[in-house]
Amino acid sequence: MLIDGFGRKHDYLRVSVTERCNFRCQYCMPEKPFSWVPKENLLSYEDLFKFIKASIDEGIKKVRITGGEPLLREGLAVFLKMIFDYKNDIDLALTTNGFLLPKVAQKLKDSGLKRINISLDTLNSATAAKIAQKDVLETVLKGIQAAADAGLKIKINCVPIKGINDNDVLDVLEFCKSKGYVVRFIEFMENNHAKDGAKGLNSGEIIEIISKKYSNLKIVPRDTSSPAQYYELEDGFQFGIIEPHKDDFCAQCNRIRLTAEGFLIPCLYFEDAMSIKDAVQNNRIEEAVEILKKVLQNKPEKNKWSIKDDNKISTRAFYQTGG
Ligand SMILES: Nc1nc2c(ncn2[C@@H]2O[C@H](COP(=O)(O)OP(=O)(O)OP(=O)(O)O)[C@@H](O)[C@H]2O)c(=O)[nH]1
Ligand SMILES: C[S@@+](CC[C@H](N)C(=O)[O-])C[C@H]1O[C@@H](n2cnc3c(N)ncnc32)[C@H](O)[C@@H]1O
Ligand code: SF4
Ligand code: SF4
Repeated sequence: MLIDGFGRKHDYLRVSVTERCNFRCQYCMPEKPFSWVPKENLLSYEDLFKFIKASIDEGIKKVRITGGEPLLREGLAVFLKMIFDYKNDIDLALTTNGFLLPKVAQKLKDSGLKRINISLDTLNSATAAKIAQKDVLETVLKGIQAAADAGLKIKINCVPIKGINDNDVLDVLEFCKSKGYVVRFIEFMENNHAKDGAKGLNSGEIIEIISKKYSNLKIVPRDTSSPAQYYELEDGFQFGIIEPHKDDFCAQCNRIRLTAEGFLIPCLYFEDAMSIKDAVQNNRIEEAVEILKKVLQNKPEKNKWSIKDDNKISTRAFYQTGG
């Protein structure tokens, strides 16, 4: 079993397979890069798989593939199949912007993918184009439908940003309600890669918007394995809010992150990281597991998003860490 220095059990591994992306979301990577990590510096699927296997043996029960945009990396379906074939009862999930899903949703499902979380910040094309800096909405909606048609369990992620898509919260909720998708609104997590001056709605503001139409929201008892607090409408539909600015948000953290370059990252807020690249590339898997345990031993207790100090902003990039 994987336990960190604060006694938190870790059974959830998030693997970023690429930092590259076909969107430039304002809250994530608004500026055109600069330069990508050269492909030859990335861990191969075979090397990522060696580590995933070892971490499953150590107690990981859920593996989520993310990025950047994970569907940009060739051969992803084969990689998923490798994981599925190793342990078919693993909770195998993917987080994507949905743009490439129309062509590959069925193939992903056939490869063992069980669940898919798709980002959808608005149902207005112009707003979507403003956020992603590309005309994306129509294709993303087709992608969501393709995932549903393939029989994947769908969750929608929406990051409401003030002055951009704060008026879209209800639309996104209604869309998900009509389709039967789970939806979570995520508080924008300030970091110095996001657009200067971007401000997210906090959970109170999100609830205020939803309450204008749906009163008597019921708080659903917290599932400690999920980062979201769920609320229930009178008709039974539930939506979640991920509120990392709350002081106790990290108390149940169960996740560890692996980047495409082979860095293990204990927390989404901090720069701390240790590389397993050399160990896995040279088949020293026990050493990679030792590194994993060391990273967990030194994992911080909580993030600093709850501390309101604009001078102290996280430097960790979501697109590299995988969110
Ligand atoms: N601060 C923080 N944010 C998180 C954490 N886990 C998820 N989030 C936020 O929620 C976003 C969406 O997460 P997903 O990739 O959909 O994964 P998930 O929330 O674990 O999904 P489920 O397995 O369906 O519960 C992430 O990109 C982050 O913005 C976490 O451990 N810490
Ligand atoms: C980094 S993306 C990677 C996967 C995929 N490209 C996508 O957008 O779903 C994972 C999640 O992080 C969220 N995200 C990115 N930057 C964020 C930020 N600054 N604050 C909160 N959530 C953020 C996105 O909305 C997305 O749901
Ligand atoms: S949130 Fe996802 S889709 Fe948007 S820029 Fe970041 S990695 Fe790309
Ligand atoms: S902010 Fe860090 S410690 Fe808190 S839940 Fe997220 S990854 Fe875990």
